[in-house]
Amino acid sequence: MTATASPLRRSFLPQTNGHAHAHANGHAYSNDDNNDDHLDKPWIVQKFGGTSIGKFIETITGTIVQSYLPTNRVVVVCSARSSESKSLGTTNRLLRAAASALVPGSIEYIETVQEIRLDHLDAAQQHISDPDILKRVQEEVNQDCDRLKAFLEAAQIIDEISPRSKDIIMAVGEKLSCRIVAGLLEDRGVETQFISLENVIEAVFDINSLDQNFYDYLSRAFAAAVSNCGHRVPVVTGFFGFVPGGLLKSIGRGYTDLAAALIAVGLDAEELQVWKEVDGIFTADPRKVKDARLLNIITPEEASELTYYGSEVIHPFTMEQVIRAQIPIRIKNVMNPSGSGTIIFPDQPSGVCTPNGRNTPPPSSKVLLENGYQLDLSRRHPTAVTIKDNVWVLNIHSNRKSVSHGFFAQIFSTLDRYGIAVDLISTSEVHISMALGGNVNEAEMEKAMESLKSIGTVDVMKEMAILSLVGKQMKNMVGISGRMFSTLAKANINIEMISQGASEINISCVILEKQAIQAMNVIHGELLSNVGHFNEAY
Ligand SMILES: Nc1ncnc2c1ncn2[C@@H]1O[C@H](COP(=O)(O)OP(=O)(O)O)[C@@H](O)[C@H]1O
Ligand SMILES: N[C@@H](CC(=O)OP(=O)(O)O)C(=O)O
Repeated sequence: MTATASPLRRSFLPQTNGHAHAHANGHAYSNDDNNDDHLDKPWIVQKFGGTSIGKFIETITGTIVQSYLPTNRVVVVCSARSSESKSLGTTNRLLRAAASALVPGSIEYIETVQEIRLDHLDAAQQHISDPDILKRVQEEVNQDCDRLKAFLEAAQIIDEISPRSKDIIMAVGEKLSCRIVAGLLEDRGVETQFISLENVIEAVFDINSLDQNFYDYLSRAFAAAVSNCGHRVPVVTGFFGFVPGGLLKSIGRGYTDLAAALIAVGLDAEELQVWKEVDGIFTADPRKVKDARLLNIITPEEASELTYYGSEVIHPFTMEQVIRAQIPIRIKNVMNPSGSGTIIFPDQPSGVCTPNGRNTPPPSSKVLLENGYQLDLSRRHPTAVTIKDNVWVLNIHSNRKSVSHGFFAQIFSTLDRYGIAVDLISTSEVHISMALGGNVNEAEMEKAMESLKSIGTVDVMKEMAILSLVGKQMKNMVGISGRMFSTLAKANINIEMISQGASEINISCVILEKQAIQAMNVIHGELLSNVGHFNEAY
């Protein structure tokens, strides 16, 4: 790509309102063959989630993608379409269809495929006006759905769906979504190229070695698939495969963020944009704290902690990949394209080169400030507060028949055997409390508890939440935990467990889930709503 002379990549500069409305007059930008300069422009990778594609496809194809074409080569990465919510979206429907195909005699999956087909045909009909483009998209949708139906019928006959087969089924969601998005862009005068990453992984990897080499291989393979599009805008499936063990098991839902990140790394893009239905990352979940403020810049470490502890704005594996390559991630809102969003940018060099060998130093805080991004490193304050619901606390008290090191070893090997992940931990020599986050598998948990009873007394508390205060500037900040816990005490919020120290930028505690929103609000009110006032006290 063309390197920029300035310490800031170009699109890192705040965008003006005019940017997103550059084509508000309805004239599409033409990326035609004569426009050779287009190939020298830096890449921007834009990822669109399923609900954004379901609800805001007009804005995405009519405004957002086109507004960047005068200055950038754009890659569009799509998740499967969700016309209402993710739970009712195409990926969930596909997973239901796969399950129903395994029920002997069931025809539910045939109805599900038909629903998916009609949903996409309706979207095409509604938004594409050119009859030839519409016809082509309709044919593509019908073909993909016919193949899916035949595949599920075959699976029902052989009564088996392997991880590989599940991937083939799930991949249809992203393919259909890309067909529609590419069709709409073509309809608006933008030439596109549909790219499926479904079969892009040719090398053989072992499920136990999905390490950085694997990700580096993926970013090279994705970039190779994308970079041959010439002047056309690649519209790429967020689904990629074949990942050993299956994408769902190895990466999990929300995999499109990671696909987009790896494409950005492979292309050495100027920026990765993750388009959502929220303005960016806030000081707290804006649906739960009305005074939450939009953060215009945040470090990757903070973004990772927030993502892991409940504010799942992007897939957890995404950050590490782009940050290693020093590529900024910008979170932007499809409902407010001219907003500047939140930029996730490292405040110190990673020391790691990109697969292409570059290691651009990040901008200094002075340069950031000059460009309107207030990552003021001289002030000490927390950055955001987050809650993770649906947490269980597991307490084990040793029966003293084993010494301490054996006690811990047995506990962790048991949890590992049943695939139970631990979020927070607090220990003494004979007692251990663990917060188990997210979606605890009850059946596996029962088995693990049975097994743990041989080493001590075990009890479990459900309906708990982890409350975390996150901030890079909190490091060595005397009194901050005291202030956090006294604020909770004043609000009569009982603290079940405390954890500080594992990560210097996160202080977490476990509280009752029913008090979580109240707790987040009091902490926000006291420690985050007025940062200036807070700093005076320190
Ligand atoms: N600190 C935070 N900043 C922004 N959003 C947050 C935060 N914590 C939780 N959220 C929630 O994360 C969601 C992410 O945006 P959205 O695009 O709506 O989600 P999804 O990707 O699940 O469709 C928002 O609905 C928002 O309420
Ligand atoms: N469609 C996939 C992949 C994805 O990334 O979705 P989204 O970007 O809409 O969260 C899923 O539902 O998990």
